[in-house]
Amino acid sequence: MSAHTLDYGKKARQFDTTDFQDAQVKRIIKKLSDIERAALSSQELEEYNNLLSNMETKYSVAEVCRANKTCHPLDPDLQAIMAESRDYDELLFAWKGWRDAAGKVIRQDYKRYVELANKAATLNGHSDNGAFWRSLYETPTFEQDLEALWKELEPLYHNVHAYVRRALYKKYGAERVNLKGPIPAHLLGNMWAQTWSGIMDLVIPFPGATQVDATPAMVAQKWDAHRMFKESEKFFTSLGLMEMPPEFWAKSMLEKPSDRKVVCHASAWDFYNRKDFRIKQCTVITMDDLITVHHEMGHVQYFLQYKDQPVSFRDGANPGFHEAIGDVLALSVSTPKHLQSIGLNLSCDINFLMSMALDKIAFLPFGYLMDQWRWKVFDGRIPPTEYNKEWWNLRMKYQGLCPPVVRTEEDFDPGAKFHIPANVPYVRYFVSFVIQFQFHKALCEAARHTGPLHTCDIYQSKEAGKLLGDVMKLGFSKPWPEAMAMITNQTKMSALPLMEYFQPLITWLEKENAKNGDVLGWPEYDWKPFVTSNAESKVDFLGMSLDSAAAVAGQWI
Ligand SMILES: CC(=O)N[C@@H](CC(=O)O)C(=O)NC[C@H](CC1(C(=O)N[C@@H](Cc2ccc(O)cc2)C(=O)O)CCCC1)C(=O)O
Ligand SMILES: [Zn+2]
Repeated sequence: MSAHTLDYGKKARQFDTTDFQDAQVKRIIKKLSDIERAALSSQELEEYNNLLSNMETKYSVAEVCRANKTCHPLDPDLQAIMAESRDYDELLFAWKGWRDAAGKVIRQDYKRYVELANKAATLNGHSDNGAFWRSLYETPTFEQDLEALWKELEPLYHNVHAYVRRALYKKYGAERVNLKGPIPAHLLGNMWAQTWSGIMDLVIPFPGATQVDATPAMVAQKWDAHRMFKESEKFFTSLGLMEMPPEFWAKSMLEKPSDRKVVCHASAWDFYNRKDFRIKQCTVITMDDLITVHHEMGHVQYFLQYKDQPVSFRDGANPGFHEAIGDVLALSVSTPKHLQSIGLNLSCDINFLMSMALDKIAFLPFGYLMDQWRWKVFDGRIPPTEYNKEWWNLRMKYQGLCPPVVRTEEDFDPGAKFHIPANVPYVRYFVSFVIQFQFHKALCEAARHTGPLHTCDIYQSKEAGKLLGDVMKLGFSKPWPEAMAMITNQTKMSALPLMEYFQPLITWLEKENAKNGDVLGWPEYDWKPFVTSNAESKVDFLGMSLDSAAAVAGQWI
């Protein structure tokens, strides 16, 4: 919140929106009147800002060290271990080490942050900070709508969960994976088990088919970060959308610098001067990061499209819209047909849909539970004494995961996920993962696509681009149901397009899971994986140089 906007905010608070007739003026007054943290006293505001910067700094400098003193940051080291290692104890080393280094250390800061965030929210007329966050959707039935969407999508998730659990059972054995229980949270190919494409090689339905991941082809063809961003820009302009301004290329940071520490978590920035827009990303040459490039470029395209709106309207129709734009284009880019057209060949249908499901379906329960936990923390249903217990209750209830080692209230596992210390709301991603398929279906119809939805590539469709561009130009100037209707001809969030997209895979999974006699869900919810007592020291041993390790091993054997 800039000082300039704050002045307007304070002025706006003097008015009551009923003082004005014009709907747009009312909307601007209402948006400006919530001055968020600026409502705190200067002393409490300083404390709040210090808490936020302390938590973000602790997160960004955290690293995990081995017995032989080599230390690993999250990006790219620990992320690579979580995606590539197939060693149960090495994965545990990274998983537990990260939670000790990044989560545990911010527990006290977080407790105080909650108190001040709630105080700011109440000073702005909300019952608590969670109520303020939900108010951005301007939807009285928001929580019920989300629960209804989850109930429709839960069966898809249970089918993917059961199939993946069987693959992990084959890999890690019955001591570590119970076919009727929750899955240990460190085996899913990602530090938070939020997307599972890291373990595609363990679950691929038809291993014989060609490549499922375009990464090797990108590396073989010597793609670099700039090429990845240029490819993305080409997709946007092929739809008749806007190219990046020179300032973007001059001022963005597209690769991790070698000379200084930066917050590597990718982000897109609007400087609200109609000229300066940037992305900061520690890009690596992988298919995963090509998707992230499109995600960030989607934010910048939205900034560009609404740059002529008044400042109060330079925002997404709702936060989920802003998250969906880039992913909608990535749904087209990811298709085997499109990747072949840019020289990166890809595989058959079920393999392709499986790789998409490992990102899109696996993510849904995580995207939903993150703010369920925070809403309950903000409204007091989860007291500080139960932060971690309730976190794992939600991780079990929605994701069917369990911690690989005992967790206590000495730990603070939610703090090990960027958005928690960074004070960034998360349900926007759950909304995005639902509505991006609604947008995809509508844009594919505009592009006159025929055939299954998952094979649609809207590349070069000016009609599709116009639909999307006209909605982005609105920014936050109209309530999001109106924006939704402009694209999809109806005003609600719906799970149906997502379910239509994945239908061929779900049919295949239901047959496969039935053939394996697999249980859907995790009825043996209190099962625990076997923990080797010396897991930590054994894994440290993994980090030592071989000769000293041999000496240590000699003592054990
Ligand atoms: C100034 C500012 O903050 N700008 C905002 C944008 C804005 O509000 O204008 C911004 O840049 N936010 C950063 C954030 C980064 C990412 C993220 O955090 N993703 C989630 C969830 C997810 C997971 C898989 C997926 O495919 C898509 C999303 C996670 O990684 O958990 C990491 C890479 C992808 C998106 C983002 O771009 O949303
Ligand atoms: Zn985003």
